[in-house]
Amino acid sequence: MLTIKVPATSANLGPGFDSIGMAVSIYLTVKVIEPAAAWQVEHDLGDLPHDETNLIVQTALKVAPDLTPHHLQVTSEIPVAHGLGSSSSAIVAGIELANQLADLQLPAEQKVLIASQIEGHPDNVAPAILGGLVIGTKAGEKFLAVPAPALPWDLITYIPAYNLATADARAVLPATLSFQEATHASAIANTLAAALVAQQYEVVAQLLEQDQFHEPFRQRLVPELTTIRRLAHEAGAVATYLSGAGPTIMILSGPDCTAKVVQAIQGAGLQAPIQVLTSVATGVQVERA
Ligand SMILES: Nc1ncnc2c1ncn2[C@@H]1O[C@H](COP(=O)(O)OP(=O)(O)O)[C@@H](O)[C@H]1O
Ligand SMILES: N[C@@H](CCOP(=O)(O)O)C(=O)O
Repeated sequence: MLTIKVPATSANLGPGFDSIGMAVSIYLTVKVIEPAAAWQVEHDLGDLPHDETNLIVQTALKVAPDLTPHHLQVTSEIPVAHGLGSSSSAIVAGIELANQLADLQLPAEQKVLIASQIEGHPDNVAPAILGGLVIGTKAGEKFLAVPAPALPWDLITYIPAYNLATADARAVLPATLSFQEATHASAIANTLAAALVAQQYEVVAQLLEQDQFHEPFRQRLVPELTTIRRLAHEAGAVATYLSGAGPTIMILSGPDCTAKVVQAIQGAGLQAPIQVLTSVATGVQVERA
């Protein structure tokens, strides 16, 4: 049986809006059961479609329109519409499904380009395909990606109960920034990227909370962000950022502080689930048993 496994991703890392993301240790898994008369997508993921309108199948048919329908069994640890790249994991799984069923032998770069074109931004799909922490951008008809070393911290993941569709969180962003705002925001992002590659984690820690592109505008959609950022700092965490388009909040912490940070958040009455994740070096995986 063919099994496809795709990691969740945490994108932006603050100033790295639409260009920095990392694969994290929860997964979407697609088991390809057998050929069928029509696409059947078995899952317990709420009101997502169970037929050819499911995003996984939609993506596969975009890549290989003549695929024979199959019965798929989908399980996922990734909360939908929560800022952990669930839509990207579905897109990447769909590309891999087409790649395997139609024997396309797509190179990773091609998968990233296709996925970026579908998702509209590469910061989730690139690490979901390549694994690790990726800094990248579309340049003409190419996708340029630079891998950076994995962050040396625990990923304390605070997952609010409410959904926040990425489209809704993008709708509150300004259409333009002034030249001064844009150059300042870019300088912060550029320096963050350089510090990530150079493993200058003192600089990383200072810049992760200095985003000017999206968090100032999204703050009102995720009211816990400011409070959790303060509590985390008081408990000794390194930095806090809005994971993807939210509402998940990612707190980076040295292992020696993690328990204290979790206690500080829960002790303040913030009762949403918290998972301590790690970054993962491997992206999409295929298993044939
Ligand atoms: N595991 C999945 N299988 C199929 N479609 C999915 C899956 N996860 C997300 N989607 C699609 O993506 C949409 C949510 O995407 P988005 O708003 O970008 O949130 P996020 O990427 O943070 O989960 C869902 O409404 C659904 O259409
Ligand atoms: N750069 C995007 C990232 C969206 O990530 P998701 O996990 O919320 O889909 C944005 O901030 O809109």
